[in-house]
Amino acid sequence: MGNTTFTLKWGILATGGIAKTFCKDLLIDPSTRNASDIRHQIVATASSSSRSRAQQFLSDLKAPKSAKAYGSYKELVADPNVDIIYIATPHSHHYQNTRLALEAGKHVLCEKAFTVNARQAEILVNIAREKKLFLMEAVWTRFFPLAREVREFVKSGQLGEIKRVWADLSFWNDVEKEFGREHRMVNLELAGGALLDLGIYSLTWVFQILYHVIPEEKRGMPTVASAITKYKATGCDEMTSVILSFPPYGAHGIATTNLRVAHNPNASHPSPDPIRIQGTLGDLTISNSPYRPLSYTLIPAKNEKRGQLAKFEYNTVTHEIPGGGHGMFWEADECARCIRDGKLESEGMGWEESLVIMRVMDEIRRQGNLRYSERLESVEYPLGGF
Ligand SMILES: NC(=O)C1=CN([C@@H]2O[C@H](COP(=O)(O)OP(=O)(O)OC[C@H]3O[C@@H](n4cnc5c(N)ncnc54)[C@H](OP(=O)(O)O)[C@@H]3O)[C@@H](O)[C@H]2O)C=CC1
Ligand SMILES: O=C1OC[C@@H](O)[C@H](O)[C@H]1O
Repeated sequence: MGNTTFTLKWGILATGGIAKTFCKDLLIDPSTRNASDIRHQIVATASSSSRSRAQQFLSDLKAPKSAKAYGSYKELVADPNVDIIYIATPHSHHYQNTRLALEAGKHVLCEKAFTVNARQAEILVNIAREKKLFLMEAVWTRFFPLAREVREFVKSGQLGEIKRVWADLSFWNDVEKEFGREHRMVNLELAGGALLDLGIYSLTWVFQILYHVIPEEKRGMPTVASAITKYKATGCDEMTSVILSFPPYGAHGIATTNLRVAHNPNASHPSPDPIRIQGTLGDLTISNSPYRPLSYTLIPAKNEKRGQLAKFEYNTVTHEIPGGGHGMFWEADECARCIRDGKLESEGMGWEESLVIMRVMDEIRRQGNLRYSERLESVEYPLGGF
């Protein structure tokens, strides 16, 4: 490989809020985060609304003039200059849109939640495997240096045996006023609801600690006990709470999400850290926010009778996000390195783990009697209207 820089050429599928944030990060010079081995280029964007919307999106971003604008997703995935497609549509569309891109021979980074249900995710993974294409669920938080550091600390055993992980991602919303019935956060036809949109982050923290760092031969699907409260106007979940019990030691993960109360209700006053990892030798807590974590605190266990239990000091570690970015470039860098190295999946967010999390979400929805329409739950492809 030598000193060459690998350039990954991106096609952006959809022009909404997160597509814009992600593209801004793609345009930040990787040297600001000490990365010289990879580069990103936005070579095309598509909007299902119109070509002019895609063109406006590129102009607003000050993307290179050479970037193409398309008025349909089909045209985008057919562009031979595109290496990887970033899927930035609502959850309802992920299966159809990702499949469209894979069938066209493109690598894919698909926004969370991966799909509506596990069956859809399994099919996408099988296609990627057969066609030898890279595919990843865009759980960007996992690629923060802070998240890697936390996983390493847990793996080192310094917290002892992890017994429990608490993780909350909840926002105070005036749900009726802000979201009504149509907003993607609550719209059942867009597979809206707290679980798929926010709860995935709570599950991400629980899984990173109680699944990801456990040796493969010892880890497995947790048992699931959960409760869902629905939003009356649409029937989506507005409050979901889950207790998971993980093999091999029965550690508990408590994952919660809510659209009406917040993990930090008042930004001017401190709230308890929303992520708490509890080991037999101490705790590691992660401060706001659960999806864009900037600092963590180590709390060594101490007991009057038994003295200091841990070998580490009380300490708060803070990480800045370099280059004025949002922090989404780290997952993009991961895609570039995997594709450069011929990997079909990332170690940080592998297929099997995405599938287990989707199965857990299926079970939570089953227990809470939350089903999307047959059309959204379907694995039929292609379906019109996507
Ligand atoms: N990683 C993160 O931090 C975040 C991730 N997300 C995830 O990103 C995805 C998109 O969220 P977000 O960008 O906030 O959503 P937006 O509503 O802002 O954008 C979604 C885009 O999808 C396209 N689209 C295609 N069909 C439809 C349809 N029927 N209804 C609505 N939009 C449609 C539209 O683009 P066009 O007209 O150009 O085709 C639209 O602009 C979700 O999966 C969400 O969970 C969201 C926020 C933060
Ligand atoms: O992924 C996300 O993270 C930030 C939230 O505000 C947003 O609703 C969600 O989609």
